[in-house]
Order: sequence, then structure tokens, then C-alpha cells
Amino acid sequence: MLRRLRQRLSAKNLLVPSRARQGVAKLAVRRVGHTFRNEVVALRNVDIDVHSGEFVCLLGPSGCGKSTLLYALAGLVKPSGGHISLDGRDVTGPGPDRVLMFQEPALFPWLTVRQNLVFVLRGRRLAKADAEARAAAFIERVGLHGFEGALPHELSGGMRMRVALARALAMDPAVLLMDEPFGALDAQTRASMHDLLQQIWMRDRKTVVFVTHNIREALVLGDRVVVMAGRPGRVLQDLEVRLPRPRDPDDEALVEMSRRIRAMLGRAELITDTPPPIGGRKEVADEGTAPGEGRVSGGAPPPVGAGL
Ligand SMILES: Nc1ncnc2c1ncn2[C@@H]1O[C@H](COP(=O)(O)OP(=O)(O)OP(=O)(O)O)[C@@H](O)[C@H]1O
Repeated sequence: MLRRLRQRLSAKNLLVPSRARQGVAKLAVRRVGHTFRNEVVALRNVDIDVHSGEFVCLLGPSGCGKSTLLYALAGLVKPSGGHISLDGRDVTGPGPDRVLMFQEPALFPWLTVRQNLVFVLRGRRLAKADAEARAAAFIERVGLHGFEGALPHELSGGMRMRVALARALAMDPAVLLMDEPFGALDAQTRASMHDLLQQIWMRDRKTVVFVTHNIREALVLGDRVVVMAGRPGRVLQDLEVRLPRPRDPDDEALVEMSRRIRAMLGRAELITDTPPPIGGRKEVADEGTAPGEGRVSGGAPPPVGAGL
């Protein structure tokens, strides 16, 4: 009882509403809205600032507009309202300052690990020797030393994702945009990718926007977790995670935080413009809990007394 209370109190101090920060944001999202085919309101009035060196997770159930927002940041979707700027310049399309990573590593199957990296670096006009050296450094960084000559089909799913991460980092974008990149990996491989990404981020402090529907993944990785809800897609809360790194998904405070976010999402389910789609939808997962526990599904009653 006392332990639970202590957990709750510490989670309350470690997960707080984000404060407005001084200085120009690296990425500024202002009143962004997007409607598909004049009928699906994927985003409404979204305001987010991402500062240099921040790791921001966009968290929410399927269909709440996370990917639409990420693609708008990438310049692949032109929002129907509002605007987005990067380093003070309007985002009007894709550019080399942003690299987007998907669940699929999207490697060239006929090229080796080294060649996959060198190819994109040469495409960015790096001299051959520089591209080779940079590729070698980033292959080492993701723990694939010794696999430079391997073809993608000779690697496991986790190793292929490491190659995709090495390639994205080697391009040195101003912002790395990640769309559920570890969603297709098994739990153990995903945990090792979380460790790797945390380790790399602690060293490089790259600006990252990471989409997920997994609450613990967001809390393990994010400096901030922007909690979104659907129908229409909107920001519910922008939270700062004050847990020290590296983070453990089974840390008691983190588990308590995930309960609070799940409760918040449960309450938001009851406040929507339109009914949920027929046939249900992907739930927000709170990994590490027993089956059925820790998930938000359509219309679930909100847990009591877990408000932020
Ligand atoms: N090209 C499109 N045309 C029409 N509607 C779309 C299109 N892309 C997305 N939508 C709709 O916009 C809404 C937001 O979709 P989006 O993919 O951004 O959500 P999401 O939160 O990323 O979901 P998921 O986690 O399942 O990827 C959904 O209702 C979706 O059906």
C-alpha cells in the first residue's frame, strides 16, 4: 500500500506537463489540421514545438493522426491548415535535413551492409573515401562490425533494423523522423533496439520525433511524450518525462506513469466527435502487462483516480 503510494508520488513528479521553452524551436507545428478527401479529420489544431536535441514521442491509438503528422513534418503530406517550420523556414516538401525511418528497413537487397550505407552517402555527394569511412563508423556504432559484407537476407530482422538506423544516422539529418520503427520486431529484439537507440541518443543528442502506440516504448525513449487522441486527431497532453537514462521499461515509476497515460487515453475515448470504426482498431499497448491488462480499447470505462 505504502509502496504503491510512493510509486504514485514519484511518477507524479517525474511525468509533468511540458513547460514552454525559451528560444526558437527546431520544428514548430502551428495550428496544423489535415482532412483527407474532405471527410476524415486526421488532425485538428495541433501545436507542438520540438527543440534541438529533444527526443519527442507521438503516442496514441491507431487512427489518431500520428503518421499523418509525422509525414507532414517530413514534407510528404501538405496539411490542409496551419503551418510547419524547421529552423525558421517553412516546410514545403521533403528535404535532406529530415530522414524518415519506417517499420520496414527498406534496404537494397542486392547491396551489402556497407554498400547500402555508401550508396546513400554518395547520393549526398560525399567523396568515396569519406563515404566509406563514415559508413564504417556508423556500422560499428550500431554493433554490426564484422557484418559489413553481409547481404540483407543474411541478417536477422533486428540486424536489418540496425543497418537502417546506421544509414539514417550516417546521413546526419537535422531531424530524425521514426514511424513505429520497431513495431515488427519481437519483444527481446525491440528491447535491445531501445537500449541501442538510448545509448546513441545520449551520445549524439539528435533531434528525434518517434511515433508509437506503445506507452512504455514512449516512456523509455522520450524526453517528451505527446499524447494524442483520435476522432478528430488532436493533442491531449504534452508531457515531460524526467526519469534518468538509460531507462528500464520495468522500472516501477515508469510502470506507474504508463498507467496514468492509459487512464488519460481511456477518458479521451469517451470524448470524440465520431464513433469508432466498425471492426475495432489497434489498441494502445502497455507492454509488459498480462494479456488484456494495460490496453485501451474502444469505449472502456476510465480507471478511477488516475488523472494527471
Ligand atoms: N491517404 C488517406 N486517405 C484517407 N484517409 C486517410 C489517409 N491516410 C490516413 N487516413 C485516415 O486519417 C486518420 C489518421 O491516420 P494516421 O495513419 O495518421 O493515424 P495513426 O495514428 O498513424 O494510425 P496507425 O497507428 O494505425 O498508423 C485515420 O482515420 C486514417 O484512416
